[in-house]
Amino acid sequence: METFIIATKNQGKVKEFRELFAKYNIQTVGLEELDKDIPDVEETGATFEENAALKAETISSLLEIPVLADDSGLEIDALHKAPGVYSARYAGEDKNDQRNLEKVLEEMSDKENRAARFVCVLALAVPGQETVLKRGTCEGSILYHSKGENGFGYDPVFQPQGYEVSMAQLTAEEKNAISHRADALRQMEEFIQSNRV
Ligand SMILES: O=c1[nH]c(=O)c2ncn([C@@H]3O[C@H](COP(=O)(O)OP(=O)(O)OP(=O)(O)O)[C@@H](O)[C@H]3O)c2[nH]1
Ligand SMILES: [Mg+2]
Repeated sequence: METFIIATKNQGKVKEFRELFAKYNIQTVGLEELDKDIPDVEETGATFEENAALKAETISSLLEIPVLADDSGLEIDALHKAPGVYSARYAGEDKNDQRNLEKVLEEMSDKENRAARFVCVLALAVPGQETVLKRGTCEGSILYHSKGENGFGYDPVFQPQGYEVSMAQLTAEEKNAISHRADALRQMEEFIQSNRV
């Protein structure tokens, strides 16, 4: 089976990419599964696009092969699109999903407008070629309490539009049918197919 490198150290993303790529018969490997010591890429960009490109291009140059990266996060309208690109570090540099989600619940406790969306920008960096960027979204709203155990990150406090349950109460299959990550990957499909390694 062919293998694609995903420039991520987030095990929640690694699991979802493994599931999403199965239908292409492509195996995906995250950075922590490689037999090499890969340094952390500093996410200094102001946009998802900049950070996704930074991660994909840095790791692609290092390994000299095509690499896909994902920069994603939660945009909440009542918080002027926060936490946005800071989603992983919202409650501090230690990247704690539980504390991040508690901070969102606290900031949102007095807000009437609950509208929010997950955003995922995928960057495909291929040596010698221009990086391809695709943005996927999943619209929804912020709950008042966490619900559910599946998924990762903010899934327990996010209710996708048209559902009465949180993203963390969906099965992996159900999340993968509607997620921001799946949306971005669908748009990236032709570029993935033409760079099979
Ligand atoms: O509930 C969620 N369901 C999702 O489907 C999802 N996708 C992203 N996120 C949040 O946004 C941050 C991304 O930050 P991010 O793109 O910098 O990733 P990261 O730092 O975790 O790993 P890496 O890929 O950079 O190595 C993550 O940590 C999560 O908090 C999600 N939350
Ligand atoms: Mg990150």
